[in-house]
Amino acid sequence: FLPLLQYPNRISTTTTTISRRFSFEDDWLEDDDEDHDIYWLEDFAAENEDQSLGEAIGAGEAVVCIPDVASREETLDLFQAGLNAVARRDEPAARGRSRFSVSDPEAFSSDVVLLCDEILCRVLDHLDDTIPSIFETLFVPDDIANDWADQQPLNAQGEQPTVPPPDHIRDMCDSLRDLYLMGELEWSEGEPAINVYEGGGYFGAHKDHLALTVLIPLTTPDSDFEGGGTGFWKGNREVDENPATQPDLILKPPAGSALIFGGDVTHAGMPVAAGYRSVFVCSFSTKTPVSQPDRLHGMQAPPKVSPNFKGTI
Ligand SMILES: O=C(O)CCC(=O)C(=O)O
Ligand SMILES: [Fe+2]
Repeated sequence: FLPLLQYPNRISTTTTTISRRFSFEDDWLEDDDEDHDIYWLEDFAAENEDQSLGEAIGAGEAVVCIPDVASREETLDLFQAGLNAVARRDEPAARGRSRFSVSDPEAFSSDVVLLCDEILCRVLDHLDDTIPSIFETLFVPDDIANDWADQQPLNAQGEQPTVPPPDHIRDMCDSLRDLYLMGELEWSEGEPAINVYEGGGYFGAHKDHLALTVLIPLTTPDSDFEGGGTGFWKGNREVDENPATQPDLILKPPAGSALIFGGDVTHAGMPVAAGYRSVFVCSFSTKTPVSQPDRLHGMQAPPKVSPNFKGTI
C-alpha cells in the first residue's frame, strides 16, 4: 500500500470520468461485442494484435467492465449488510472508510457469504467464457517454460514471485471457476471484502499486487453518492510510484457491474462527496507452495484456535 495523495476538493477537468455505460464514449473505451467494455490505459496496447487481453490486463494496460453481474436487489442486500456492519462497530471509520471481510462472522451472516460467492462465480464464468487468456496467462502454470512467475505482478515487497503453482494444477483446473471452487486461490489480506465509504471517505492510491482484482460497486453514482468512483493511473510498471497527479481515468459504473484489472495497476477509491459508496472487492492469484496460510480461506471463516491450544499451527 502506497500512502499518498492529498486529494483536492475538485477533480481535475482533464480526468476522464465515465459514469454510465455508453454515456461517454471516447478513446478510452472499446465495445468488445462480448458483453463487456474495455478501457485502455495504454494506447499502443489497444493496437497490439500480438498481445492477448489477458496479457494486457496483467500488464496493467486494460481495465474491463462487465455490466449487470448482480441485480439491484442483490447489490442492495450487500450494501445494507455493509451499513449494518458499520452501525454495529464501535470505532469511527479511519479516512471515512470501513472495510469488512466477507468471511468475518461478526460482520456478516451466511446469506451474505453465499450471495458474494454466487456473484463472484458469475464473474469468473464470464471471464472464463469471454476472456480465457486471463486464466491461461495469469493463473495456470505453463508446462514448458516457467512463464507463470514472469506474468505475476510484483508483490507488496516489490519482488517478482519466483515459486509457481505445482504443475498438476494444469491437469486439475481448466478455468478460474475450477481454481476458485477447488480452493486453489490465494487472496489479498482480509479479502473478499466489502468497503463502505461515507462522505469524505476514500481509499488512497495503491496496487493490489495479486494477479487479478474483481471490484463490484454496490451503489450507483448520482442516485446513492456523489464524487467517488475508482481512479486509475497509467504507467503502473513503475514500482516506486507515488502519483502526485489526479488519475487518468475514473470509472463510476452503476451498482452490479464488475471492474476487472491487474495487480500492477495503480488505482484509488476516489473521495465521496456525499452519500454512501460501497464496493465488494477481491484480489487473488493462484495458490503456490509459498502462499501464506492466512491468505487461503477466502470467504470461509478462518480457522479458530482455542487459547488453550499449545501446539503449533
Ligand atoms: O473503492 C474503490 O473503488 C477501490 C477499492 C480498492 O482499491 C481496494 O479495496 O483495494
Ligand atoms: Fe485496490
